[in-house]
Amino acid sequence: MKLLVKAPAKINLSLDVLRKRPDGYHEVEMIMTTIDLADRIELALLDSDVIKITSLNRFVPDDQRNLAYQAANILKEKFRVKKGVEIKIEKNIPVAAGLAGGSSDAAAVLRGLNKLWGLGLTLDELAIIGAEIGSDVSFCVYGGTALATGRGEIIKELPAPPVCWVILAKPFIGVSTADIYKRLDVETIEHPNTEKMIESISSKDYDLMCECVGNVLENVTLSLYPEVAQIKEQICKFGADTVLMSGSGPTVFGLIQHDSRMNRVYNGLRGFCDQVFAVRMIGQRHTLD
Ligand SMILES: C[C@](O)(CO)[C@H](O)COP(=O)(O)OP(=O)(O)OC[C@H]1O[C@@H](n2ccc(N)nc2=O)[C@H](O)[C@@H]1O
Ligand SMILES: Nc1ncnc2c1ncn2[C@@H]1O[C@H](COP(=O)(O)OP(=O)(O)OP(=O)(O)O)[C@@H](O)[C@H]1O
Repeated sequence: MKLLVKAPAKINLSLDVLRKRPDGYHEVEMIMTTIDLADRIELALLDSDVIKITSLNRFVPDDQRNLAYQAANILKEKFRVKKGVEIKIEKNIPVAAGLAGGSSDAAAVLRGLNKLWGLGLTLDELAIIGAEIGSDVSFCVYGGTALATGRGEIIKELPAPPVCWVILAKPFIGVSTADIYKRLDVETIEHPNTEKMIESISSKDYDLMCECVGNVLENVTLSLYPEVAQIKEQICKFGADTVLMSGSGPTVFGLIQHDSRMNRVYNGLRGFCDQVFAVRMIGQRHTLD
């Protein structure tokens, strides 16, 4: 038996850090939303009791380091599943990009195996299990748009943001999330206005949403990688309404409302950066069908 599951990427429309916690993580306040750039995960039941990962992308680990493997393993151990599974990952989301590609693959495996192995868990139960794999996994279990607090695992659903284009550009570098958080000086942060961002989303006020975007990790990554600042500048120059780095980077996204301007920014960036995507935000949460 086989099942195909989509694993969409996320962007952080806003990312604030409130304090460093005694456990080494940071207390965050983030507005996250899924976009229609997605990995495709094929799950196939195996007779033998193993978890097998395959992917054509050479940057994706094919063993227990893969978050999709960890998702299958955690369900197997918790619910004493004796069957095996082959997980084929068609990687469309750039790796180590600040787009939660690995976390979304893990979340897709949780949703898919819940169905394939007949576990009968709710999205809330899968999100709690997801938090054991990584801070972004709980959000990716639900998808849609949400306020994420705690270390990122406490999720409150928000309405879909106003409709617009999201242009993503990823420079040819990978960034370590742990390294960026470690270098952040929490005392000198200029905090984004999360409340106002929520208000802009709820009232579908596109201009206000553009004003409210902010990411406190951006300056840390920009100071380490000048190419990220250059791409930000280019996206602004080509005419995006607002530009921000996603997560710990290095991917930068621009928001654009009008189709003609989207084409101009997209074509301009293509000549400048090898990984460029023009996508929409996905308003809806995932459902368990
Ligand atoms: C940057 C974001 O992607 C924004 O959505 C997330 O905050 C990071 O989520 P993630 O990659 O799933 O993070 P994890 O795999 O849980 O943690 C990786 C490392 O990032 C740091 N980390 C992560 C989340 C958090 N709230 N505080 C942290 O300090 C920790 O050093 C941790 O060891
Ligand atoms: N399924 C997976 N897909 C991609 N990378 C994975 C996967 N599983 C584990 N990894 C490892 O995780 C690292 C980070 O990759 P990922 O694409 O998830 O980063 P990211 O988008 O920056 O994540 P986040 O935004 O949650 O911080 C990679 O370098 C890779 O070694």
